[in-house]
Amino acid sequence: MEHIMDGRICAEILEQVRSRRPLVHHITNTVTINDCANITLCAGAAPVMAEAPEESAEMAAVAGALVLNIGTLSTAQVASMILAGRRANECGVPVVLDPVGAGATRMRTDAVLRILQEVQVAVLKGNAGEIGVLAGTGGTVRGVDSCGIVGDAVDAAVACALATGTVVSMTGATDVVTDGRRVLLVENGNPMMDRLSGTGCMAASVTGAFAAVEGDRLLSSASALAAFGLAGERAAAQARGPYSFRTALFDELSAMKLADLAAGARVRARHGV
Ligand SMILES: Nc1ncnc2c1ncn2[C@@H]1O[C@H](COP(=O)(O)OP(=O)(O)O)[C@@H](O)[C@H]1O
Ligand SMILES: Cc1ncsc1CCOP(=O)(O)O
Ligand SMILES: [Mg+2]
Repeated sequence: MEHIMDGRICAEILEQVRSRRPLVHHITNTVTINDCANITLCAGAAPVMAEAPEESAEMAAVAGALVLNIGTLSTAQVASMILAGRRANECGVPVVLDPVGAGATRMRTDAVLRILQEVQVAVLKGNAGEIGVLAGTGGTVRGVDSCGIVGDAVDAAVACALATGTVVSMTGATDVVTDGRRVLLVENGNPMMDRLSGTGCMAASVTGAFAAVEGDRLLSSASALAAFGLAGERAAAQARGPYSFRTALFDELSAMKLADLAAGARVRARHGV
């Protein structure tokens, strides 16, 4: 059985982000780091990028959320992520993990499994291939791109949530967000989002901003993807190509009216998992 989730929930969470302006601490990759900072600002939150092991735990302790992204990982960076993640756990700060390229190399897969073992991750946000690999149900990842999963997307996301004890936010044309029991399907977005490097990373940043202000991480994650996806839809309507799309994506999220999000969010809830 399915029903539509009221878009006003998404709008209320965005309103909270804008009024509380949470600090979103990132330890992230060097490719999209600037986009992550700016999309966090456009969502209404405050970004900080701090990965030195000498400061990462201290910064995590005062953040509203911690976003870990292994896109350009190193052994030292993963160690710093674990330091920050553990302190975040002690302080009740939600941790979002973006397992960029998990499955593409053993180092990436091992790093994600180690972080999941040492840190209580609130939201695991990955593309379909990454989540299929981490679920153990099967997925293929080439570089940082999903090449698909084995079997049903909802089944893979649910299996991953149950195996990891996280809320899984699996992106794609339809995003699947699940805590292993409840399942939300987010229909917002546009294929242009796949033509620009960094939209997955930015989705994690927005997910972090929303997790900072809403304790139900299923609702916060789906709402983040709805807002980001709606900005993508509106940006695509005015873009001439990937780079004008990029500019418009930031502008549309920044200018998004709460009433437009309430009306434009397309989130379906599935029961009976
Ligand atoms: N074909 C598509 N149609 C609509 N939205 C999409 C599409 N592909 C990706 N998106 C959106 O783009 C963002 C990044 O998703 P994705 O491309 O799966 O991540 P990644 O960059 O990590 O591979 C998400 O918000 C997702 O909803
Ligand atoms: C291209 C690339 N290589 C390492 S990280 C990165 C960015 C990936 O960004 P996204 O997964 O959000 O498209
Ligand atoms: Mg991408």
